Amino acid sequence: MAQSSKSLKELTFDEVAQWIVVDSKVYDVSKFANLHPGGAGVLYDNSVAGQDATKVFFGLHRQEVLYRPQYARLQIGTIHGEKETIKPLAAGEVSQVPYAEATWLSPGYSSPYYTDNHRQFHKAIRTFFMEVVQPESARCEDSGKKISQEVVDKLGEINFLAMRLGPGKHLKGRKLMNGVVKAEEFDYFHELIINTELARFGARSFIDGILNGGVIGLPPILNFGTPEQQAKFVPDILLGKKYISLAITEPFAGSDVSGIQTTAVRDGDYWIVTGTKKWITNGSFSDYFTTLCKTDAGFIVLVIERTDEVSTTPVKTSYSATAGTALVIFDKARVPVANTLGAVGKGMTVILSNFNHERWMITGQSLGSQRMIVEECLNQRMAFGKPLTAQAVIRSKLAAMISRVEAAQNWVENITHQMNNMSYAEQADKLAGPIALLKQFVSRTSRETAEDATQVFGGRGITATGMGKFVENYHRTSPYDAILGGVEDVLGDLGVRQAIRKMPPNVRL
Ligand code: HEM
Repeated sequence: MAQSSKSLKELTFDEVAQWIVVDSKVYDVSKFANLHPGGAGVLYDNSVAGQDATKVFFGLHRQEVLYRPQYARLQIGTIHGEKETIKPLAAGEVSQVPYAEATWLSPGYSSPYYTDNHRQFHKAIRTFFMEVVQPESARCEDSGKKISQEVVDKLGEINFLAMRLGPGKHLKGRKLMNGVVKAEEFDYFHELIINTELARFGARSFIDGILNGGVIGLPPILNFGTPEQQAKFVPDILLGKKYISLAITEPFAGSDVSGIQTTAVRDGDYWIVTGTKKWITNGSFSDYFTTLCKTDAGFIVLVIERTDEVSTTPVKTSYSATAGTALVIFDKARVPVANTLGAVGKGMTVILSNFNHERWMITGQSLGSQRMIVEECLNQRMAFGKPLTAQAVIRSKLAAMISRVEAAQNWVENITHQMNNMSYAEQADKLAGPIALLKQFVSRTSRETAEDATQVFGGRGITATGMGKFVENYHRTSPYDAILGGVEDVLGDLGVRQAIRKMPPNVRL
């Protein structure tokens, strides 16, 4: 029979091979192929085009790729009789990957520390973070922008910053996490949950950008401020209407706090402050600076408001500018004497009493990051035709990573339990040494795990997008945990010196 005159479309093999299947979902990649970051050719390969490409897809992409709107709309159907099997975690859900969660969150395990309320709180905060904060964290970590006021306002509604300051009077009358936990029941385990959950963003700079300045800059006002000072500064800062940071370190003095050179000279009802502070987290956008200065009569801490005599410039560090790390210059700043925290000459006490909480907070975040990285590494790609975990050398790295994170978890929880059972003064006396040693341990193991994870991920571990993006972020930024709040070696030494000081005189071998 003669062919009909109707002109038939002439197709190339490339055009025919334009559908692929990933986890039972059929995608038409014809219009996308030339835009595909991995190139068009791979999509037309015989093993991919018109085939089930699930295995190869998940070996090369994170699951989230399929949920991005621009790619989700490439889906044109599903395979008859088959169902999607690989699903992202629903908001608030816990991971089923072994060791991806602490034992207290893993089905069938128990813990002496956590109550039902901690579990409810965990679910609520994880849901809130995933729904409200996670998209912002990805945006800010890339762009270096300050976290938006819209999200900060939402954080204010759940009393995020107030909770990050730990249990205490400042929580009274506040509705915490939409009422999931009562102010008087909030304890350090609730706070630990917030800190470890923050780490799941996999965006280290954002974790500091999300009001960390307040976590370390506000306690001196809460613990040493007069009622007038508290009424003036605290409410707006807790709601995120004003920002504060802690200004101690200088180009001249880091962990050696007593070496600072910023001076405050009395002039009637004012202090005239001159000096430079460096590496001030959130400094770029802070309205207030809780600042350690030197006077003739010893150290003092002042709350310095941003005025024309106070300037900030960003410090370009190895993480993104979303943390707002700044150089802060006080050029004869006039600070009302009414802004002095505690007694003149007792500034070091104000600052030192703050360090335990800050260091403990860092251990929680560092611990959460380690765990997230263990999950990334256990859930790994194919290499040499087998899952990477078929290689003994990879399993040995995983064994080390798991042991480190579990050891860190147990030590952090033990210290948190002690904090729950000690007054602030007892914590300062009994826990300064142990917390210093804990921080040294957690940040050191963190960096060992970052190194191992980078080896497991290979080239992807040094690529800021795609499969290895969390490992890359972690490898680049885990040293922050070893530096901020006191460098690792100094803390190790502090822990041992504290132990030696407490050695009873009447014991001998
Ligand atoms: C619906 C289907 C697909 C979509 C939406 C998609 C999307 C993407 C995206 C967004 C990237 C950039 C890296 C990332 O963000 O992860 C990428 C990279 C890549 N894709 Fe695809 N892809 C698809 C299917 C495939 C398939 C079936 C293959 C099979 C070989 C493939 C091979 C690659 C390769 C080799 C890269 C580069 C990976 C790298 O740089 O490490 N893609 N793809």
